Amino acid sequence: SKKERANKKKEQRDLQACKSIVQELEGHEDAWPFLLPVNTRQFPTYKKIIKKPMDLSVIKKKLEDNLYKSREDYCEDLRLMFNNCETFNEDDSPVGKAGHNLRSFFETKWNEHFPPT
Ligand SMILES: Cn1cc(C(=O)NCCN)ccc1=O
Repeated sequence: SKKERANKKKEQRDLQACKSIVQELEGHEDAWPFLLPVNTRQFPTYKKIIKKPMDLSVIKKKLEDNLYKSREDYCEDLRLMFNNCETFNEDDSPVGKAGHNLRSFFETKWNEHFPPT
């Protein structure tokens, strides 16, 4: 139907916006702690403390494999990644500071692409 075609277009626009946001995050100077999964041999307690690890490479792969049902589903994974960072790192540590900075950058981009009504 016309409504179904319109909705499919919206989904395509949303997916494209989510892909470009991830690209912008990856290029940010404070993205270095989030580009790949946390190394659990370097940080042996990580697996016990963080029940659901998440990073930009996983988010990018899920986008490419069409595993997000909606933009909200995608946003949830980004917020999980930043919340994991706050759980495991002191605010004034290098990783903790990078997490706060990148979260702020993400939320700004999110609102640019999807202005709250
Ligand atoms: C997200 N996160 C990243 C690191 C890290 O050191 N990543 C840099 C790899 N070169 C440590 C703890 C943590 O929560």
